[in-house]
Amino acid sequence: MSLTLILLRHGESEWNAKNLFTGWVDVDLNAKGEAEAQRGGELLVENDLLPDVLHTSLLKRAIRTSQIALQVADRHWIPTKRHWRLNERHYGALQGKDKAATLAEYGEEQFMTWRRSYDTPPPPIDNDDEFANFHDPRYAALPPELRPQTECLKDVLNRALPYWYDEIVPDLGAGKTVLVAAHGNSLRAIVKHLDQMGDAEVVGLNIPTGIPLLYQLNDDYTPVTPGGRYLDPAAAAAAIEAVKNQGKKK
Ligand SMILES: O=C(O)[C@@H](CO)OP(=O)(O)O
Repeated sequence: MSLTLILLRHGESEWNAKNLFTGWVDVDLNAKGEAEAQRGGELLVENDLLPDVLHTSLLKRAIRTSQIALQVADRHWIPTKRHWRLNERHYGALQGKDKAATLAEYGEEQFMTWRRSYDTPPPPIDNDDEFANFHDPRYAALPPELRPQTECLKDVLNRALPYWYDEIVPDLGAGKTVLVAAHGNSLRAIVKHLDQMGDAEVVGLNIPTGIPLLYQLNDDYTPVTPGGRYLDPAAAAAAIEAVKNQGKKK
């Protein structure tokens, strides 16, 4: 019998719509994002996928997306664990910056290196910057050296993996249907791990907002079907293109 994992990127946020680098900035969903979360919940119901346990980041766009989707599925009551290790990749000094303006200022190569390279982080953010997170009370219990000032995808994978093994794998192993509501880049890290993608291959991986991605896993936690399956493949394909081209729109 296979194990069931559902990955859900939050619906569109106010800053996704404005084309701003977001990272750890706690931006809310916009109306479109709420509708995407609603549709995500409907897709769960249509596919008879009723989560038994929820794991989310500490950011409200993921938390609210999961709440809306689970409400639709009448599973708002399931046990929930939240952790900073599922947060979006910290975007360093790019947080709050316009993607199109950044592309114009630094050029395509640098822009894409910062957005998608596996191991090159953006410049670090100053801890007193208006978009820094160092003094945020939700991270107060974290040792200062664990509070990032920037992260590349490799950093995200390294901080997400302990959570994957310590918290998510035991729930999967217990036969629970597990919903992970998180972010474009923290989910890219988890998918890279699941599908054993190479460092160069993951550069081309984009995750759309609000469309559940289903992985059936073998007993050894490898995917039955590499890449999993989006519950709305046509919408996912279109949305993946849109994510890829962010920055190019004016
Ligand atoms: O701004 C961000 O935090 C992320 C996700 O929205 O953007 P990108 O897709 O450019 O990595």
